[in-house]
Amino acid sequence: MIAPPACIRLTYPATDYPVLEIDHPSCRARVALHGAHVMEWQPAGHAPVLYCSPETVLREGKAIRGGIPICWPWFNAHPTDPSKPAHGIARTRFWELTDSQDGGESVELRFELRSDEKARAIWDQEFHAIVEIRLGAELQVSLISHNTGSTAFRETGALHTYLAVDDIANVKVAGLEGLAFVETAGGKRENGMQEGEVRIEGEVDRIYASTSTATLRNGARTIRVHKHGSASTIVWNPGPEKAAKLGDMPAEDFRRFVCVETANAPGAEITVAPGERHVLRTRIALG
Ligand SMILES: O=P(O)(O)OC[C@H]1O[C@@H](O)[C@H](O)[C@@H](O)[C@@H]1O
Repeated sequence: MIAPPACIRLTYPATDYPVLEIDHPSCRARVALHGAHVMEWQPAGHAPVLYCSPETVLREGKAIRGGIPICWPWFNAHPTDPSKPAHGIARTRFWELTDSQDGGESVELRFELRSDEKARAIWDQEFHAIVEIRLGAELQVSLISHNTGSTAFRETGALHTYLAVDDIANVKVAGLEGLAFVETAGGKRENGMQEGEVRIEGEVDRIYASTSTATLRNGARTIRVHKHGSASTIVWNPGPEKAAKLGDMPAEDFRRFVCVETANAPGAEITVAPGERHVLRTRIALG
């Protein structure tokens, strides 16, 4: 790879743990090679848009708490084997940075991960995964999963976006009205129908059947979560009790974010035939 542009600085906030710091006229951001993970993104003239826990653990194999974890090739628990890691393998591996560009209006990064012995031990499929990130006045993250094997695979997944808010009590999520959801908070499974905008009161862990944009309103701020290749939107907040048990986040910080995830949850599995690919994309925009 050619040397990164001047707006990108390679830092090591923990031993053997590289994080790109981006300082560009359009935005400031931090992106970890671990998980191809956008940790922070702050468009010029605005407060940070993503929440990232000040107590997150930066260590290979441990997912970053905040930003945009890439959950793939499965969302949440493995469909048949609960001993496998929650949310798949993508968020707990180091990815290779294969391109970085200053495109003038934005900064573009490309990361790649290919099936290897370590991945096959958990998911026995041949793949080439690419994450393309565009950071500017808007933030776009695309996960492209190629099937390089000779049999079809099935995947679920999520771009598990932690949106920063001033207080969860002041938050409404629009764009999900009239849609069916499954509430899975606390291990239950209850079907529901969304009436009006979503408000977060206690633990919320809902899978909505949705292919359209969700809009977060927080006081004067509006954040739009656009999506592509996604039939599910997850709205997650751990609430006070679960937050206190997470261990990598201050207990009170459940008030500081809501996750609005561009996803394909169980029930909306994607089949990727040999030689084919699936693109899961989110675009986060203010206003
Ligand atoms: O703690 P983790 O593994 O990052 O997962 C956080 C949450 O991620 C959400 O996407 C799930 O719907 C929740 O059930 C889960 O608790």
